[in-house]
Amino acid sequence: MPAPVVEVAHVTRTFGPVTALDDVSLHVEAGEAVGVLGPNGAGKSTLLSLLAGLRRPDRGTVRVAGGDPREPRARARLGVTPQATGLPQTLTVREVVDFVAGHHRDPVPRQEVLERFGLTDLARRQCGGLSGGQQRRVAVALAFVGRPQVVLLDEPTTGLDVPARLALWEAVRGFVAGGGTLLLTSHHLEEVEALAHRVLVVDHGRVLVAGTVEEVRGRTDVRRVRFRAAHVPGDLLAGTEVLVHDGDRVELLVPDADEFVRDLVHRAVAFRDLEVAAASLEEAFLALTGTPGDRS
Ligand SMILES: Nc1ncnc2c1ncn2[C@@H]1O[C@H](COP(=O)(O)OP(=O)(O)OP(=O)(O)O)[C@@H](O)[C@H]1O
Repeated sequence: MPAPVVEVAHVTRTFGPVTALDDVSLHVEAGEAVGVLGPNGAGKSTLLSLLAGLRRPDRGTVRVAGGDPREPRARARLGVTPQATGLPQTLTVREVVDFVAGHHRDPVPRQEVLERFGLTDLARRQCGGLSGGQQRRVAVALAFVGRPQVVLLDEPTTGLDVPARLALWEAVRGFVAGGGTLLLTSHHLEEVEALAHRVLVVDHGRVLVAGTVEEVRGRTDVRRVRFRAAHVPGDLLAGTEVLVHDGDRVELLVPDADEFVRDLVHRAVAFRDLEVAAASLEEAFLALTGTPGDRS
């Protein structure tokens, strides 16, 4: 079996009293795309910064493309787009692409990069004059200039409109289809579904769920049920996540809304104003973790 291109083994990283990563392990093979999902502060960016060689783990080991990502040989095989990107404001898009290309032995030709990421029309514009979404597209494109073996994208499509997001997904898919290895973080399961084969759900620095996209989709497939009822038998609430139970107002996350509503009817609960809706991913995290998704 080929050696994994990304190897994270029992990694722990703390920042003072905060344990950002707690005994995390992950192997990614060539041509594989893995999405890291989790609420704010879960540890996603910390994981990517260790893989990018920007930080060192307190415990455990990190290897990328056969080496320590803090060493230049492994770093040369890496393309990275961090969450916050500061492009040189006075350089044009083509100048920035050329600047990055100048650091690599065999870069992708400028025109090809610009076309692949839909940046041809922006080539002569100064980065400082681009919209936030346009700057984001440039920043993501730069990760691919050096023909990397591994690309790390931290929330790549934050702030992009739908067409820009779809175009970027297409370009990233092309990289993976060509044998590239991708690790991306996201808050959106649909983005991970669009790009990744496997998913890691992290929270409080720990891996809660790891599996294929379908497996994780199954575990996060909860429904939000809202109704009014003067009394609900306590055992009906077991196995649900109670969001609101205030007077006659009840709001729950349930794994199977059909079954839950059938139970309400069977037990002759006098409910009214029933609403069933798909839960957001943050709510699905809540059902998985028992803690609010967004703690930022
Ligand atoms: N340089 C730092 N100094 C102190 N604490 C840090 C530092 N970097 C990260 N942390 C803390 O580590 C935890 C994990 O942060 P991290 O940025 O990895 O989360 P995240 O999952 O990427 O969140 P988000 O979705 O908001 O980007 C958080 O509690 C954060 O406050």
